[in-house]
Amino acid sequence: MNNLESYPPILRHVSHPRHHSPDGGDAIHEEEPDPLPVIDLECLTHDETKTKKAFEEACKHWGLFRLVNHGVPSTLFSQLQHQAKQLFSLSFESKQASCSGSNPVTYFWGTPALTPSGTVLTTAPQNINWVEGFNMPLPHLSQFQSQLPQLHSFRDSVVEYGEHMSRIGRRLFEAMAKNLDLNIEASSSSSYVAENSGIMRIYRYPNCSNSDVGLGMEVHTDSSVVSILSQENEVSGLELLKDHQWLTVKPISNTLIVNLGDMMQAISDDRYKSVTHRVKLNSERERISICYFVFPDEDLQIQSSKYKPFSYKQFRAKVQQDVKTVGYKVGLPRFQHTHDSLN
Ligand SMILES: O=C(O)CCC(=O)C(=O)O
Ligand SMILES: [Fe+2]
Repeated sequence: MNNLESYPPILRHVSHPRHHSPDGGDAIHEEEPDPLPVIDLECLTHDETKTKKAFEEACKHWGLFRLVNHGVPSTLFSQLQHQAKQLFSLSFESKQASCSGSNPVTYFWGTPALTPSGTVLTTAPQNINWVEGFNMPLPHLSQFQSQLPQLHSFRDSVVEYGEHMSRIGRRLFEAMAKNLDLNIEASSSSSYVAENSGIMRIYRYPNCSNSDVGLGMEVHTDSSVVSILSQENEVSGLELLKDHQWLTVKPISNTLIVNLGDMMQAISDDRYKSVTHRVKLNSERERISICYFVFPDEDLQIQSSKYKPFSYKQFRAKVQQDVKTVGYKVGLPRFQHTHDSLN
């Protein structure tokens, strides 16, 4: 099958048959210096002073860092990327059919804005995101059966990968809570990084040489506590906003990208930053990324001096309402004390 036919019809305007350029398209050259903070998870776990400091700086001033020494086997990354590629290369119709009905795994395209059950929230056509993806809520994943063998084997790898992700999410949150002196008891720390609400998303972005068509994913902040991303080697696309400038998050094999989300910004009383980011289309190569989102228990009250108390459930409902009515996510400003008029 032609690769173009594997894309949802609406995305076919920009997608082109994959062709390799010798330098990997918009890939960043190895010799270019990488400004992103790098955090070693083992050193962080052992409370090493230098790493603790670097971690605090990264959370405060970047809201995003590269994570190394994270314990995820490199074979698992390549297996996931390979299986994701195979899954996406199936026909649009079979992907759509495999995830219909009451299935916990949903297939979406054109927008990453979904309801909790995975239904696409309608957005104005000008807001199209040039992306297709699968939404996989981890707690229900092991019971998920699919007629598509590609989806089935991918599911098994995602379950294994998900265990690493929740371990990493927990460790990162513990380190942040410690740095922030949050005084969260061990028993309630699990409600800030609730395993039963972890979501995995895999995305495919078509390649497009015309930068006027728009973005793979619009400018946004994540609603999560933290998000942990693995991106395909050599194919760049993700950018973060730092000091009013867009910086490319260079893909480096076997490293993870962690970004802080809105929940963490609120929990930290705005001391930490939910980073603004976007995804640009690569001019030469389609791009696959795998993202794990850590959320709090949906009813946990987030208390802070900067915002009215709210639960993640209330936050999510507000975001969904805004996407439907205003056309975009307003996010944390909705809950600021000073923004009563917005509510
Ligand atoms: O695909 C990526 O690199 C980033 C995806 C993202 O920002 C998101 O899912 O919130
Ligand atoms: Fe994001």
